[in-house]
Amino acid sequence: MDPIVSIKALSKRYANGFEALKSVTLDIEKGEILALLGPNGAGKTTLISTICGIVTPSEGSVTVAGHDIVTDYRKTRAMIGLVPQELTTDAFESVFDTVSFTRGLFGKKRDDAVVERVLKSLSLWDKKDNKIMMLSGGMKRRVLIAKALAHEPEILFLDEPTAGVDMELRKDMWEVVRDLRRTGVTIILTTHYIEEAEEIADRIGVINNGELLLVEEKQALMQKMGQKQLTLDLQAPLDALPDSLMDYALELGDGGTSLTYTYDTQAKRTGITALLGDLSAAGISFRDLRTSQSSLEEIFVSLVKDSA
Ligand SMILES: Nc1ncnc2c1ncn2[C@@H]1O[C@H](COP(=O)(O)OP(=O)(O)OP(=O)(O)O)[C@@H](O)[C@H]1O
Repeated sequence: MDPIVSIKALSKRYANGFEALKSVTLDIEKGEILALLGPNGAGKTTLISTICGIVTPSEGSVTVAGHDIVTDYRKTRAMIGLVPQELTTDAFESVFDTVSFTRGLFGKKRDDAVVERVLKSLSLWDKKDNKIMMLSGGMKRRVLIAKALAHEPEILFLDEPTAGVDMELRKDMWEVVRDLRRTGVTIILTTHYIEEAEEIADRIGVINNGELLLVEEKQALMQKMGQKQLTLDLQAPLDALPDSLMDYALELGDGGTSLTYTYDTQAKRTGITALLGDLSAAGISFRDLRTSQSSLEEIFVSLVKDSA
C-alpha cells in the first residue's frame, strides 16, 4: 500500500538562515501510530507544521495521499487534523459550538451528527453545553482533539499531547489516542518522553538538530533494549579464549581480565548457566560479576550525542 504521507529530502531554512530540518525522508503508513521523539528545538514542530502547510519547505517535497502539500494545499490540509500544544481561543463558547465551528473552517457543511460522534468518542458528550473555560485541563485537551477531528481528517498530528500534564492525565490521553487509531485514523505525535513513545507508538522516529536519526518499529527497538551484558572479572588474565567457549561470542577485555557475554533477556534461555558450567570446565574462575542493560533511553542519548 502507498504511504499516506511521503516526505522526501525535506529541508527548512528559516529567514534568519537557521536550518531547522535537514533533508528528512520518511514514509508514514496508513493506520499507524508514529512517535517523533526528540529534545527541545529538534525540529519536530517544524516538521509537523510543514506537512500541515503552515511552514513552507525550502527544499524537498511532501505528499499526502499522493497530493503535493504545496500545489494541492487545500486538498491535503483538509485530510489533516492538527492538535496544537495549547488551547488559545473560544474560552466563552460551548464545547459543541467550538467543535462545530472548526468543521466550517475546512469548508465542510454543518453536520451535528458528526460533531456528536466526535464528542462521544472523546467522552465529551455530557460536557457539550459547558463553556470551555469551565473545563478541567484534561477535558480541554480532549476539546483540542475534538476540534482537530471535526472535519473528519484521515491523519491526526498531536504536538506534545501530554507536555506538562500529570501521569494520570497522560495515561488517559494514551487511551484516547489508542481508541482513535481503532477508528482508522493515522496518528503522528511528537514527544519528549521516551515512555510515551514506548507506550503507544507502532514506530518511533528519533529527531535531533533537524535530522531524522532513525525510524524503527518499536518492537525492534525494544529488542535492542532487551539485550543485556554479563561481565565477569577473572581471577587470572587470559591471552585467548579456549575453543570450548567460541559459541558464546564472548568479548575479552581489560587486558584479558574480563569477559563480557551479551544475551537476550526475552529469549527462552539466556545461556548463562551453560556458560558458567563451560567456564568452570575450562578452568576459568572469576572473582566478581555484574550485568548491565542498554535502555531505550541510553540508545536515544547515544544517538543524540553522536549526531551533535
Ligand atoms: N520562525 C523561526 N525562525 C527561526 N528559527 C526558528 C523559527 N521557528 C523555529 N525556529 C528554530 O528551529 C528549531 C526547531 O524548532 P521546533 O519548534 O521545530 O523544535 P521542536 O523539536 O518542536 O522543539 P520543542 O520540543 O521545543 O517544541 C529551534 O532551534 C527553533 O529555535
